[in-house]
Amino acid sequence: MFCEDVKIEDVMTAVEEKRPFYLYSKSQLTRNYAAYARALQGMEYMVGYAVKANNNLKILEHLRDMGSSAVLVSGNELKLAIKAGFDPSRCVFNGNGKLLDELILAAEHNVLINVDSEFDLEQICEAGRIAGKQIKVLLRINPDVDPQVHPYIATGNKNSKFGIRNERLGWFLEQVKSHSDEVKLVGVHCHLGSTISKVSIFRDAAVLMVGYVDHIRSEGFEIQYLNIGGGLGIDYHHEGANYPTPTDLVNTVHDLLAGRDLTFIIEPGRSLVANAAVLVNRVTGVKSNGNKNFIVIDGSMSELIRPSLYGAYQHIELVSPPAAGAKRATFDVVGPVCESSDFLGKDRELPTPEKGAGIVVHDAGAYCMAMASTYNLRMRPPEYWVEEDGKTVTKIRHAENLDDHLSYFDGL
Ligand SMILES: Cc1ncc(COP(=O)(O)O)c(C=O)c1O
Ligand SMILES: N[C@@H](CCCC[NH3+])C(=O)O
Repeated sequence: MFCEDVKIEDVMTAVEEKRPFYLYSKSQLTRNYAAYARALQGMEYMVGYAVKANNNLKILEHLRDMGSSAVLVSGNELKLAIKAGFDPSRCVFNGNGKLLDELILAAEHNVLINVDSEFDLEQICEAGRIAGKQIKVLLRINPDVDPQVHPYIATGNKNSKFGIRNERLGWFLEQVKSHSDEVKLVGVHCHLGSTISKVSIFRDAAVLMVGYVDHIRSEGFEIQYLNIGGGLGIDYHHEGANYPTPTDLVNTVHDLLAGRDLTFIIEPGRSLVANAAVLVNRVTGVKSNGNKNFIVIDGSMSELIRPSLYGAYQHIELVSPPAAGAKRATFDVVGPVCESSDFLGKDRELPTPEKGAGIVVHDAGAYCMAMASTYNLRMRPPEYWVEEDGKTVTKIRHAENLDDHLSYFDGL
């Protein structure tokens, strides 16, 4: 198995840490961003990369170099985006529980802020007063569209904690009008959920959202932005053809934007970074409990929690061809963590690997390292990428180690 022109087995031999690591293709990140830029060509647009998907500083800098802006959900993400060189006035701050100090920081940097609730608007006004700024805000509307995804990652239907309800819109418009020193309404936003595999779902939402734009404009507001959120899924099952692309997404809403003089904001996370990485692990051993077969690897739910958390499928493969005569069997691929939920894959048909064999979890660029923990004192893994020459492997994040943990107790 190769990452660009580099044999993954060779990277395993070369890296200093003999433990799981993430390996990215920088070229794949470039291709993913270019797919959005191509799809949006000719339109007024902003691609706001959702930093929560992967907050590696080198990846952020690369996306910024390609023209991306950033979508943020915490004060620390904003600080990191500034460090990575993003223009904060082209960034968007989202969230249902933003804190006053985070809002003041965002106001000071002229970040666009999405209003999520009544109390959120009150606090945004307070931040505007304290910072002495008129904050540009978008209303995050809950359009109640079913994204047809795992309930834990659906965000735009009626059971969701995010966004404002249609019935309250009038109240928000009045409040914005009467607080014009602190806030200026410049747009509307929605985000339906993540791993969406049908672009018709985005169209359903966009139809509602342009309706809101028209209505709010008729109330005398100058609306500049329509922000449709993120959420486009990727082909985790490696089924090939027909998985929707950024072009399919943009094409399905294009006619709704035509003639409306709007800047279109899209907030992709997963579809920019997920397929640009693998988690590389080693086989510790193979066992059977009589009922089930297990491949025990050195990676775990600490490095990659999506299968444990959502029952998510990520494709698993051996890095090198198996030894001659290796029997194929059905395995659960599990880690060493003391939890029965510690699995990377269930019921996978694989050749029986040898101890020490490399085994990768695919599509590990989004919500994998970003959600890694130090549970069982498994310190977070290092990250590498293959440069755009296709050959050079560069470390892009150091491994954590026990000293990092011990440093939290220094001087106590
Ligand atoms: C408001 C908002 N925007 C963008 C994203 C990015 O979503 P995705 O990674 O599915 O593209 C998320 C995460 O779901 C989100 O909550
Ligand atoms: N963490 C989720 C996605 C959540 C998106 C954030 N709103 C995942 O791994 O699929």
